[in-house]
Amino acid sequence: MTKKLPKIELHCHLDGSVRANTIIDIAKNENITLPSFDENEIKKLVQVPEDCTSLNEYLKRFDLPNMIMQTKEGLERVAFELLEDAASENVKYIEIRFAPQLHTQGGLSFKEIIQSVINGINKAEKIYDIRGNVILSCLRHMSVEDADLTVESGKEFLNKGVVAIDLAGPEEEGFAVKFKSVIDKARGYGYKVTIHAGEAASGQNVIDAIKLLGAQRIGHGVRIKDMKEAYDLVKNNNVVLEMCPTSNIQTKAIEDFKQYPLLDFYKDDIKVTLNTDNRTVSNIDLTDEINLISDNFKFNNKDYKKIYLNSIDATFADEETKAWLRAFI
Ligand SMILES: O=c1[nH]cnc2c1ncn2[C@@H]1O[C@H](CO)[C@@H](O)[C@H]1O
Ligand SMILES: [Zn+2]
Repeated sequence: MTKKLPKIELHCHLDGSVRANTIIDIAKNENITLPSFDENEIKKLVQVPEDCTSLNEYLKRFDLPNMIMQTKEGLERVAFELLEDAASENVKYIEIRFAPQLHTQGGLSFKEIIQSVINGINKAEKIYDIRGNVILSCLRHMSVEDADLTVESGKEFLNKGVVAIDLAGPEEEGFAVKFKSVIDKARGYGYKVTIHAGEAASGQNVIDAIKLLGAQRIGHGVRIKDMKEAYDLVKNNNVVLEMCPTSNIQTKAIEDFKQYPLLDFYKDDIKVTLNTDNRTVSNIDLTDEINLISDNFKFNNKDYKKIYLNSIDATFADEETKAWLRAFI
């Protein structure tokens, strides 16, 4: 049932959503040495363990997929396959995010990296009934210069595949100020802004992401439940939350799933959306996430429809695509 529902995904990392057998296949083609060439072993290495205690531990799972995302062919293939996987569960629109700076080991430029991912998306759009766009992630634990190069390199692709800028990686308290000038510049160029915040650190980071960086959407944001000022700012400014339940359980952003605040936020008219974060690392798809919420909370078809409509309004897509998405529900 759930699999057939039309879906929208606004928060999905490309490097966290690579098929295990594709990691093996590309490694074989490109003579890359892996710790194992057995699919189950690779899955164990890429998927987060059940006893994961933090976001930082979760983030260690990305090294392996990134080893095979260093050529044009590899990048195009993983982007194509992500749309193929999403289309198979009736995702109609997906915003894919990745950090270009993680893909330069084979000598590719940031522009070549971005173009390759867009090529993969375009190829899938021709075959499947799905559309996609790219969000460029800058890494918070790396330099401002890297972030600047990401913004500058993506500029020529704006509204031709690239729609927004993001900050991802480990979350320190007060990270926003370091990136203010580069995100301001990106906004000036026409990038939309979504920022990971309030996941492994406090609601103050959500306030900073909105006030200092101009974020229209927040990745996760669950910690606003513990900080009234952050909560009110999100609510009163219609800032969209890209919520990712399984990922939040795994990284311990939330201690007890019974307390997962998605439904509370939703009932209080906060603009929530439902996403996977990382399909392979978290070992889930969007169907699983919808089931997780509807199995554990009072959440019916009408609520799902509302979230789908929230997601349309929150996409960084053009008006024509938004109208196309409205016809599915
Ligand atoms: O939930 C998350 N919070 C913060 N950073 C993340 C999360 N998931 C993935 N990444 C980081 O984003 C990079 C680019 O896709 C990944 O390599 C990972 O380091
Ligand atoms: Zn994320």
